[in-house]
Amino acid sequence: MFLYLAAILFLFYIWIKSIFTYWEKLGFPYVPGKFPLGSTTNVGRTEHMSTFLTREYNNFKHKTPAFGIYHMLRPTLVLTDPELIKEILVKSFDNFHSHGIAINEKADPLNGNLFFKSGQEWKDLRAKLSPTFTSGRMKMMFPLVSTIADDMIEYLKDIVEKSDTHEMKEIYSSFTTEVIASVAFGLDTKCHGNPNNDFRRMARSIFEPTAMENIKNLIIISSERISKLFNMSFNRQETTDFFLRIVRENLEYREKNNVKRNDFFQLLINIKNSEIGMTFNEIAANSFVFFAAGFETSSSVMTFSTYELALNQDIQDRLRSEIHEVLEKYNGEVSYDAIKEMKYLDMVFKETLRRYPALDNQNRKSTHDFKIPNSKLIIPAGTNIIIPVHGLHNDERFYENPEKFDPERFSEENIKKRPSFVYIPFSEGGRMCIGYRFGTMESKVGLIKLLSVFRILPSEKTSIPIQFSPTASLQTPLGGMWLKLQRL
Ligand code: HEM
Repeated sequence: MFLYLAAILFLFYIWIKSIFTYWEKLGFPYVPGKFPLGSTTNVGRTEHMSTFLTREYNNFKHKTPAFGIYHMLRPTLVLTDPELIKEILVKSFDNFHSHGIAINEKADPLNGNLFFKSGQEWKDLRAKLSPTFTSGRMKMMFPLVSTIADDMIEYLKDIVEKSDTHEMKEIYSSFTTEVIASVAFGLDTKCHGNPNNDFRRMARSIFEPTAMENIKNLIIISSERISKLFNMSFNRQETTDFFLRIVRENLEYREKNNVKRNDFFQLLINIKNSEIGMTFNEIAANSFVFFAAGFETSSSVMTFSTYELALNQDIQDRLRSEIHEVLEKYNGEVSYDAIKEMKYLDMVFKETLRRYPALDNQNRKSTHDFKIPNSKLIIPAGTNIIIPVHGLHNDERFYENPEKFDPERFSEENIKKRPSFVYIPFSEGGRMCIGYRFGTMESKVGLIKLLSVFRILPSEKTSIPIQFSPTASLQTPLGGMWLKLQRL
């Protein structure tokens, strides 16, 4: 018995040793790691993943185009060189097209979505869905978004009467949840002042995992084998059941009553009824991914932009003047074309995504071995890769005084002065965000309507500088975003 135990322990030791010597053997500089949390010991406990990655990116960026970390038990390569990032996102896209997330559609049909798929299945799905996101389609959906933004303003007018300071992240998340629930599921949800609304609860279950769920998610990311063996999925069963039910009911309702609407859901039904075809599970999985990928990213831009506008009143004044000037030309009406004319708004939007990229890191996985140009380093097939976008966007090599919020960085002239691939908030190449037009449109509509009615100010509860919640999936201000609103 003792011998068996000793043999098991010995094999376990050999296995662990082989994992944590991986980068040394390949000759990459690396952040050492230990069982069981690897190099990411404090991630999800005392620091957010982006804090860890940005610190290590800064430690390594002058020394190497890429360095290794141990993301729990998974050796992962982190890139520091924009030329290599370009190579991986665009030039050698075929080799690096996968996000490298093990998906298990049996455990959860919602996993069969565009973000998780890879290979030919991803290519086919992307081709089916791309026509859904053209500027023509955005224009078509604009009135839905605009009406929901008006509802947010009416709600704010009401609550500002009682108190001028509010946790704005919940308000923006309610707005973007209502928008996505409307366009991706055709549902009219009332989230403002109703944080326990089903959609808000489901949204939180995706982006605010419990400590145990964080561990489960790290295991899914770290080990394809373990996650398949135990049939693990990111979503709670309740979340999966909710979305499958909503899609089924909605599909039946529209088909039975011949109801048509200008939204993403209708476009998916049109694909289903065309020669191209789309299964029920595909409709459900992709409505779900539009929801999951769409609401928190857009509300993040609104959260961080209004934080910076509160701290930088001169920028807020200039932006408000531009909004007034352009809207005067359009008889006061916020329209798709009016927004296109707001150049300063675009600069503020871009600077927000530089300073606080909604997806602070992007993931890829290699299919074949790849030699890093001008070096002896080889990325083996099957390597998981992270592009540390927050580190890259806040790198003083490309952005002088990176902590300063300065929309001028995005004047046409200043953009031209920077190297390419140092600004990638929506990624680049074949896997670039399919919903970037929609995310941009809804965040801008929300901001325009807000700034037309309120001045935004910091409050006693605003935490300066921002600290990120260690447990949230995306960069989220710890304790929320408390700002003061003053009627103009
Ligand atoms: C400001 C808002 C948004 C930001 C900053 C953003 C950012 C991103 C980024 C960086 C990626 C690429 C991730 C990677 O390759 O690792 C991505 C992918 C994706 N985004 Fe967005 N996104 C936003 C809004 C939206 C919206 C509104 C939708 C849908 C309605 C959406 C749907 C998707 C989907 C489906 C993918 C996966 C595409 C694929 O793998 O082919 N996003 N997004």
